[in-house]
Amino acid sequence: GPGRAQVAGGNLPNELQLAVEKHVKYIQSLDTRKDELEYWLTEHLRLNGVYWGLTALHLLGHPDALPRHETVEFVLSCQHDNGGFGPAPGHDPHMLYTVSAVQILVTVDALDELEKRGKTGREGVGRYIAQLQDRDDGSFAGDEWGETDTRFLFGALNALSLMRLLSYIDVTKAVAYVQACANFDGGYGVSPGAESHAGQIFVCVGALAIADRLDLVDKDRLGSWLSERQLNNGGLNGRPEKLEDVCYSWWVMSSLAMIGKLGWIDKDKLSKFILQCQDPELGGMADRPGDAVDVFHTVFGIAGLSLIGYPGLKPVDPIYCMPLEVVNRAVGR
Ligand SMILES: CN(C(=O)[C@H](Cc1cnc[nH]1)NC(=O)OCc1ccccc1)[C@@H](Cc1ccccc1)C(=O)N[C@@H](Cc1ccc(O)cc1)C(=O)NO
Ligand SMILES: [Zn+2]
Repeated sequence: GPGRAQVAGGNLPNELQLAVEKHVKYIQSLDTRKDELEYWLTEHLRLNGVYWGLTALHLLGHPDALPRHETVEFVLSCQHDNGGFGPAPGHDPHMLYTVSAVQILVTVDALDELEKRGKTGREGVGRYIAQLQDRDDGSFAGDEWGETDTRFLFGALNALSLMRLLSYIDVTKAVAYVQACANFDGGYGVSPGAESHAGQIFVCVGALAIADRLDLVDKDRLGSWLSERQLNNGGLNGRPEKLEDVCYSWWVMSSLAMIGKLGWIDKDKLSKFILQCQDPELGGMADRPGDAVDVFHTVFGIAGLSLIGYPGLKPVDPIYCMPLEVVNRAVGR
């Protein structure tokens, strides 16, 4: 009936609708909060924050809500001569921010502006990423200090495949490293022998998906471990005995989507949980109902709703956490 949202398989009272316009205004307001201490405390994440905000706006159907020129200028201001990107001007280059930079530039279709503006172009960025791979075990470091993590391996495959430069690295060795992180419960940990964690599962399954090696995943065993993340309140946690958290909606559901088991969780209960995490007055989403909102949980809540098929949201790619139409164009699907 009128004022009731139609979610996959059920009706919702309209206080549980996605407050699209509020979320758009919340994200647009983020870069104007330079008077708030939090703005400066999160400077070390700034380029990630632009990727999170931009992706959320695209999924909400407002791709032009951030000024394109200023967005591209900021990304370019974070690049070093070696092709890598830091989180903000003056910060050291690192894999994580280089991946966010590529995701942003591909989303706004500005990858070729690097070269045009005398910056290090697509191939140079690819070489920066490729030189972070350990050619012996296939793992990736985050920067020259050498800390390795499957987050960096996934990030490398993510950004290189978006630039069609996967040939710059040893994909076979990277797949072997992911396999070494597989556990008997079907999940993956941060390194060989580490316990399964939904975030690590997302990056390991995502890396296998990009390498077209999902045949290596024990889909039934992993599918049941992931479906057991859903709690009575409908939310998902990242490990057994942990609290529900809206960002785990994404890490768990995108992994289930990649192995074709999205039907193994209750979508209606999850969508109600995600909608309870939004601030209907100010916009934005928190990790769980009642907590302070942030742009990180806003994008992963919206991306989770998109995977569920919440009406009015643009389709999201479960591997890249980017608009599906952007990924299809970039990787040439
Ligand atoms: C650094 N970080 C995290 O550690 C968050 C913290 C958190 C949020 N809710 C509960 N904890 N944890 C997190 O992202 O865990 C998911 C994850 C862990 C390992 C691998 C992949 C995903 C968050 C930022 C944050 C800090 C503090 C509070 C909210 C957000 C973060 O940047 N996560 C990264 C995780 C990541 C990194 C690299 C990748 O290739 C993919 C994902 C991210 O989403 N980048 O786009
Ligand atoms: Zn969270």
